[in-house]
Amino acid sequence: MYLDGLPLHLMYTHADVHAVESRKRANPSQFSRPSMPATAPAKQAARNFITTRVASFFFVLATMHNLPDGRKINVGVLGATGTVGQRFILLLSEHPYFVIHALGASQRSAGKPYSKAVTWKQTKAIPAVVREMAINECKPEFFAECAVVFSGLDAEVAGDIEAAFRAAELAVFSNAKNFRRDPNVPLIVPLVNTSHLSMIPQQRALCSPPLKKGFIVTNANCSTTGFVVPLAALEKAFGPIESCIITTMQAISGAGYPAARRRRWSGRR
Ligand SMILES: NC(=O)C1=CN([C@@H]2O[C@H](COP(=O)(O)OP(=O)(O)OC[C@H]3O[C@@H](n4cnc5c(N)ncnc54)[C@H](OP(=O)(O)O)[C@@H]3O)[C@@H](O)[C@H]2O)C=CC1
Ligand SMILES: N[C@@H](CC(=O)OP(=O)(O)O)C(=O)O
Repeated sequence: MYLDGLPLHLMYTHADVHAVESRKRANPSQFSRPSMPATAPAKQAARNFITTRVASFFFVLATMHNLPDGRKINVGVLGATGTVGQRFILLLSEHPYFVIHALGASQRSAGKPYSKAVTWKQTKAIPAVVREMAINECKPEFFAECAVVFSGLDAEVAGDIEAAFRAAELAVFSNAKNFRRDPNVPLIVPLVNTSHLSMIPQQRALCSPPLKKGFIVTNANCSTTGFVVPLAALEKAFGPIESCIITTMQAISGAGYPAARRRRWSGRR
């Protein structure tokens, strides 16, 4: 997939994906579509796919092949203090192609060093690269030197902010729901529909004024991603799935992380 002359690759952070791909290359017959009833190796292959976990909320853009040695891509994180933003920071800080260049959050956090503004919830420590980095307001001018911006913004504000970043010719990869139903915005499930990235030129052309570089790509809801990846693998191996019953229990209380924290503090589980 090429965009602006650069090869785009979706990178998955979980090594299992690569392990499955290696097994597939080493023994393609095990992964070919079986005649029914399925053979034992084919069933095992499907099980392998199911157990393949993907870092479901994280998809990244890399320009791997054209990078001269040592050059890295500047990226920004919007909603950097939030739960999703923290995961972006952990993953990006360890990524070979990216360097975290700018952080954005609300006015409440802007101006503070990251470590002072964030309520860090991860088991790993705050990466050194962001610890003292000052947080900006989520305005495009503070991210002008970023080639890509990853958004973990609260959905209450993500729509307007991400649109403003796109209008400022920035590439936005969003975890928020706001643009998922926009017919011109790719809604990507890793391993399943990366071909939908080809609609980006159309998205740019339809913006007013038309854009040269800016675009938005979204990912699906985390539970959707988690079950679409194995379902797509099963379809590929065995043919169309007629029906599927799925129950997700998201945000059962609706009270979010603060409620979980209160329960921990009060000793209740
Ligand atoms: N696709 C998926 O799989 C998933 C998607 N999500 C989505 O990701 C988003 C983030 O979720 P989560 O990390 O749990 O949320 P949090 O509440 O933990 O974080 C929200 C972030 O948005 C920032 N923010 C809030 N208001 C503003 C504002 N007015 N201007 C600029 N920044 C603001 C906060 O900054 P501050 O700290 O300064 O207030 C914080 O950094 C949500 O849209 C959620 O629905 C979540 C999980 C999975
Ligand atoms: N509700 C999801 C997180 C989320 O906010 O999803 P969405 O981006 O679709 O609102 C969860 O339970 O983790």
